Parts: sequence; structure tokens; C-alpha cells
Amino acid sequence: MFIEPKRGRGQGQKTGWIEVVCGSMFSGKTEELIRRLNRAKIAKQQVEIFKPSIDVRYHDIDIVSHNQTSIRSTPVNASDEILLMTSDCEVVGIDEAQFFDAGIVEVANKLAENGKRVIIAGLDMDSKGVPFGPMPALMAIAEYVTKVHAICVVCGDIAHYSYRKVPNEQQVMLGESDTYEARCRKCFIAG
Ligand SMILES: Nc1ncnc2c1ncn2[C@@H]1O[C@H](COP(=O)(O)OP(=O)(O)O)[C@@H](O)[C@H]1O
Ligand SMILES: Cc1cn([C@H]2C[C@H](O)[C@@H](COP(=O)(O)O)O2)c(=O)[nH]c1=O
Ligand SMILES: [Zn+2]
Repeated sequence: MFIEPKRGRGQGQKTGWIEVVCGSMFSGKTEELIRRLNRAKIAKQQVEIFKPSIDVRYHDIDIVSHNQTSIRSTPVNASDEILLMTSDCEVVGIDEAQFFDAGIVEVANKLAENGKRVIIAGLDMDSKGVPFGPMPALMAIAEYVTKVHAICVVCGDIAHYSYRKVPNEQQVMLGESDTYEARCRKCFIAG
């Protein structure tokens, strides 16, 4: 389990950092993001939470996990909108980061350089097993990367692929268990 690091003050200034929570669909990324954000709220830290506005799968504003835990967020169309809305906060949460434009990498760096804790959740691979959008770059610049795993619905092993059950070649296709399932390497390759 991820425990919040105790970060000191470098040269008189509070230091920020980036945490990435990645994995397949159903692996618990959103639950883990919500857990960390709720703990920051309990610590009375000022928290701002964002998601890309295209993510309307369960709710147009809230971030909602497959297990129906939820937290209020601000949907944004582009990564640079986040900078405009975070001047006063200490902690920034971002879900579904794979859908953001490449500018999210610079935004995350700027937030951390400005002393903020940045917690980012997103799919590391698409349904073809290819790294998804800005996620590889975000994982590279993060101080902390947590890879969480689902359970393969075919064999019960650990899963890190999101298998698409319907024919669609588009990289972006919103969906849940009607259109995707978690699979291990063996069952993903078997198709
Ligand atoms: N195959 C699966 N493996 C693990 N959890 C699953 C699976 N299918 C459904 N779930 C549910 O999904 C929850 C995780 O949801 P969520 O945090 O939204 O995942 P993610 O954001 O990674 O898609 C689990 O707590 C569990 O209740
Ligand atoms: C694999 C894959 C997924 N998506 C979509 C499907 C869902 O709407 C989100 C992932 O949500 P989760 O919180 O990780 O369950 O992404 C997609 O558009 N393309 C894909 O290849
Ligand atoms: Zn399997």
C-alpha cells in the first residue's frame, strides 16, 4: 500500500512531487486515486481534482470507480486548463490521464515544481497492448509509480491487459464490463 511520503523543505520551499497509478481496466486505479485524495482531505489539505471532459462513462462530473466509489471533479477539455485552477491548492488529482493531450506532462512538472503533490491515474496500455497517450512520459517523470493489477476473468490469474470484446479499431472507445475485460498475458494473446 502506498504511504504518503514525508517530504522536507528544500532551500526554504515546500517541494512537490508526482505520483502515477497505472494498470489495466478494473485494476483499482480510480479506487486508489480516490483513497489517496480522501486521505489528503482528512489531513485538511486543499485538493483539486480533474478528469478529461470526454470521460462521461459513469458521470459527467464525478470520478466514479467500477465499484461505485466516487469523488467530485472538474472536467477539463485541455491540460493547460488545470494550471489556471490550481494556484491555491496543495494536492492535484487527475484521472483517466491517458485521454489528455501531450501537454499534461509539462503541466504535471510545473505543478510539482510549484510545490504541489500531483496524483495521476491512467491506463498504461490500450486494448492492443500499446502504451496509451501521455502515460509513458508521465510514468518517466514521476517520483512514484504504482502499477495495480486486475484479475483475469478467463483464468483468475493476475491481469494487466484490457481486452476489448467488440470489434472496433479506434484507440478511444469509452466502455466498461460490457465492452472490456481484464486478462492476463496468456489469455490476452489467446484472444
Ligand atoms: N476483473 C476484475 N479484477 C479486479 N477487480 C474487478 C474486476 N472486475 C471488476 N472489478 C471491480 O473493479 C474495482 C476497481 O475499479 P476501479 O478502481 O474503477 O478500476 P480502474 O480505475 O483501474 O478501472 C474492484 O474493486 C472490483 O470491485
Ligand atoms: C483499453 C481501452 C480503454 N478505453 C476506455 C474505456 C474506459 O472508458 C476508459 C478506461 O477506464 P478505467 O477507469 O481504466 O476502467 O478508457 C479506451 O478508450 N481505449 C482502450 O484501448
Ligand atoms: Zn488469464
